[in-house]
Parts: sequence; C-alpha cells; structure tokens
Amino acid sequence: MIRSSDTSRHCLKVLEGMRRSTAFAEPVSFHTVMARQGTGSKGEREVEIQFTNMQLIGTGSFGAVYKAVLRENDEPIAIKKVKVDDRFKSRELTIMHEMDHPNIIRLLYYYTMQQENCLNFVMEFMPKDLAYVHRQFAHNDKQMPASAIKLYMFQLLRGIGFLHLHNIVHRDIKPKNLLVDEANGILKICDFGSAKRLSKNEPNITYICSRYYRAPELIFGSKDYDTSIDTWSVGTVVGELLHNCPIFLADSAIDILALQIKAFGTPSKEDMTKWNYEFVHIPYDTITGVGIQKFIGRKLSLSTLELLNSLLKMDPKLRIKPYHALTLPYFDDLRDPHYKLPSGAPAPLLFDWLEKEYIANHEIIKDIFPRSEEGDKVECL
Ligand SMILES: Nc1ncnc2c1ncn2[C@@H]1O[C@H](COP(=O)(O)OP(=O)(O)OP(=O)(O)O)[C@@H](O)[C@H]1O
Repeated sequence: MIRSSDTSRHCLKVLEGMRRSTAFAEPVSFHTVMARQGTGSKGEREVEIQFTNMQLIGTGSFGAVYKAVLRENDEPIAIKKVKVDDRFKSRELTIMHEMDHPNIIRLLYYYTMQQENCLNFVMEFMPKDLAYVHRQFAHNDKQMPASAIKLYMFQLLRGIGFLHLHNIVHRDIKPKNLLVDEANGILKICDFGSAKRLSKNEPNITYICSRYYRAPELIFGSKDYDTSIDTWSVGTVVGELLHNCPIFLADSAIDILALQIKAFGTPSKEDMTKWNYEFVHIPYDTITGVGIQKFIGRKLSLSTLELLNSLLKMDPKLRIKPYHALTLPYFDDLRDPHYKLPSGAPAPLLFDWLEKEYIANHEIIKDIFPRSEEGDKVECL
C-alpha cells in the first residue's frame, strides 16, 4: 500500500533532482543558418537548419573542417568551410550536388554567410579517414587486415567508377580523402576540391594530385590526361595499404618518376608519344622494371598482384577501368553470399547498385555480383 507521505516524499525527490539537473546543465547554444539542400536535390529551396557542439577536426589547404550535431535528428555532421571567389561557380559544390552514390560522401546542405566569404558544405559525418586508420596499424608495426583492404578497395573502385561514368575525375585520391566507418566496414570518397568534369579540347592543369599518388603522365606534364589518373592513384593506395608506407615515396616529382621507372621500366620515346606524355628527356639510363612485387619487397598473392598490375600501368589506355577491376578474382571473397565482417557484423551493402551502374555495366555485372546457391543466376541484392 502506498501512503500519501511516501508519495509526497518521492515527488519532492524528483523535483529536487530536476532542479539540480537544470542548475548544472550547460546551456545549449545552437547555430541557426539558412541553407540549401544538397545531394540529390536541385538546391532551389532554402531551409532553416540548426546545429550545435561545433569542434574543429581538421584543416586542409582549402579550408577547415568541423564536427557538429544537427538539431533536427541529433546526427553528427561535418562542416567544411572553403573560401570562395564569387566570380566562379564552385566545381566542388556542383559535383557533390550531383553525385548521389553510397561510396561518395553525401552533401546534406550548403550555405554561405554574409560576414565570412566562405562556402560551407554540411556533410554526413564519417568517424575516420583511411590515412588515420592505416597509421594506427603501421605505428603498432601491424598490417591492416587483408580482408579490410579488400572491402575498402571494392567500395573505392565502385565510387571512382561512378564518377568516371559521369566523366568526372577526382584528381586527389589518397588515403586522407577516403573516409571510413570501421565498425560497419564502409568507405566513402570525400574532397572534391580538385575534381573536374573533363571536356574535349579543354586543357587540364598538370600540377594536380598529391605527390605520392600522381600518375606518370602528370609528372611528364600531360594536359590531355583522362580519368585513368585516378585509377593509378587507386593502385598506389592499394600498394600503400599492403606495404605500410607510400610505394613511390620521394621528395620530388623527378625522384618519384625514378621510382616508377625502377618498378615498371623506362618508357621509350615512341611510347611516350603514343601515351600522350609530354616528352621530356629522362636523366637516367634505360632500364627494365623489376616488377611491382620485387619493388615493394613483399610476397603478394597472385590475385593481389593481378589487381596491382592492372591498376598501375604506365600506359594510361591499358589501365583497367574501375568497374572492370571489380570482376577480378581478388574480390571473390566479397561475392560469397555468406560474407560477413570479421567481427561477425553484416557486410555493408556492396551490391545495392543504382540503375545507371547496372545499365553501364550490364555486360560484366554477372562477374561482379554474387552467384546464387545454384551457381548460375546473379543474385541481385
Ligand atoms: N564528412 C566528413 N566526415 C568526417 N571527417 C571529414 C569529413 N570531410 C572531411 N573530413 C576530415 O577533414 C579532412 C580534410 O577534408 P578535405 O580533404 O575535404 O579538406 P581539404 O581542405 O581539401 O584538405 P586537403 O588540403 O588536406 O586535401 C579529411 O581528411 C577528413 O579527415
């Protein structure tokens, strides 16, 4: 039986608790801005958004990145502030707006504020970047698990493949621009600050892409390169994850070229003309490459070697196309219908393909997708 004195004592306790929690709670202050909607929308409508807990998480050459929490759903977000020149439309914005894909970071909103000459990209938040995750393994003299490399590289190639379907070249693929959620095994490409939609007869700048990840034709000064410069960069990222440091590690472009030549051999003058390299005199003797396995100095499985050799071709025209790379035996484990993350958690959605991806790849899709138990039908997930 509850007596009235018990009830009033209990009420007093609850009231006291409430008084204390209000007295000690930090006042929450929200930033309120008018923003336009991001990826997948036309961005024509302005909406009010509110966020709180803004903390600086990174600075890059083009701006600063903050983490915050969006009031509407309590979800974490990343806000990248980039200085803008009002005379030009931001390519980064146009591309992020258009590219609606599971392996490309999603732009939720964007806004500018009168008092600061900045464009603010409000994006979905990802816990880490691949450079950080990889550094953690390397610092402890450990190797990133082969299964994690495989899972991330599948998603990287799929995201790059989607950009290339739209004739967009990222031009800065490197571990720092690959965001990951380790618990769920998800990878998304970020930083479209150097990205561009290629158009015929329009020259492209050569001094682009971070040093260790630059394709040889960029070092040779080509202005007429194509999307395959990203494919080379993907090859250098795979190599770095396997080798625990950048594979073409040197301080200058010419020394990086020397390493590429050591691995793959000196291109002849005829090759350079055919491959669209700007011809420069190479200040080295003509040599035959040692091959990527010997160059890295690590025994690689045949399927890993095949992947690396298909991505890292000196001739840009011979580099494998990203979606084709997904058909290679290296990725077979991921096609097992029972595939799970090592933690036992379900694998991320790797085969939730968009109509545009299906249509563009209908001839190879059966080699990318898991086979059904009967072994003859493609299992569309
Ligand atoms: N959506 C996001 N979620 C979480 N972290 C992010 C997000 N976007 C960017 N970052 C972090 O901020 C860093 C810098 O972002 P970004 O590369 O877009 O800026 P940047 O100014 O172009 O940098 P840089 O000059 O180094 O290329 C990333 O490497 C990543 O660590």
